[in-house]
Amino acid sequence: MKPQDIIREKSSLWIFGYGSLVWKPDFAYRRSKVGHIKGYKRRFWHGDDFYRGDKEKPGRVVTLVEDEDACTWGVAYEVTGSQVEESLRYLNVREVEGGGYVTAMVEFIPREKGQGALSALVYIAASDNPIYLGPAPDREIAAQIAICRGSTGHNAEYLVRLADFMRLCCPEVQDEHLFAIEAALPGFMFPPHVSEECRPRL
Ligand SMILES: N[C@@H](CCC(=O)N[C@@H](CS)C(=O)NCC(=O)O)C(=O)O
Repeated sequence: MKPQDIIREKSSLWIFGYGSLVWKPDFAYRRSKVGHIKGYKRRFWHGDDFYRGDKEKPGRVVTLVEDEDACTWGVAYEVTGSQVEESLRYLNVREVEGGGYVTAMVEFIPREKGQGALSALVYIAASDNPIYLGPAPDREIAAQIAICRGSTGHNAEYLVRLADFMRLCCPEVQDEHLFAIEAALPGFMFPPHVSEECRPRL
């Protein structure tokens, strides 16, 4: 049975977001907590030929890759009552049908002291996914993001909003992969003669 089948009848569910879900959940929830999950690293290794790219130029979005020494920070959202069914229905369209992600259950550790671990549903794009792109040098990933746009906007916005979330909500966390790609982005988006202050805020 898939996790969402097991949990449909639950009155309360936690959903962990680590990509666009941290800044654009777009479903109703009761409360949210910043925290992390262990055993996974976040990587821009998944393709996106709809939201942040197209069939000719697929964008790059994040997924989780198993790594026992790693952890990934994000936001867990608690949905209760009718929100459970509504959020699962919405995320099934956005994440599974639209994005090629599949569901799994993980242990979420809230940052607040004294808060116990919580079981949470997460959406992960596995390497056998048809639009999985896999590893690439940070500069190559930045170059690809710089030229991609899809139905919900530029791929660069997806990257910068995730980096902004980490700076604002997890300032103590050093996500080298994320910040290295963000640092390389301007070199591919703005010609050298475009001064810093003239560059649009995505
Ligand atoms: N499952 C991850 C990634 C979610 C994600 O970025 N999904 C894409 C679908 S490929 C999305 O919803 N994009 C909407 C957008 O970029 O505006 C999360 O928990 O945040």
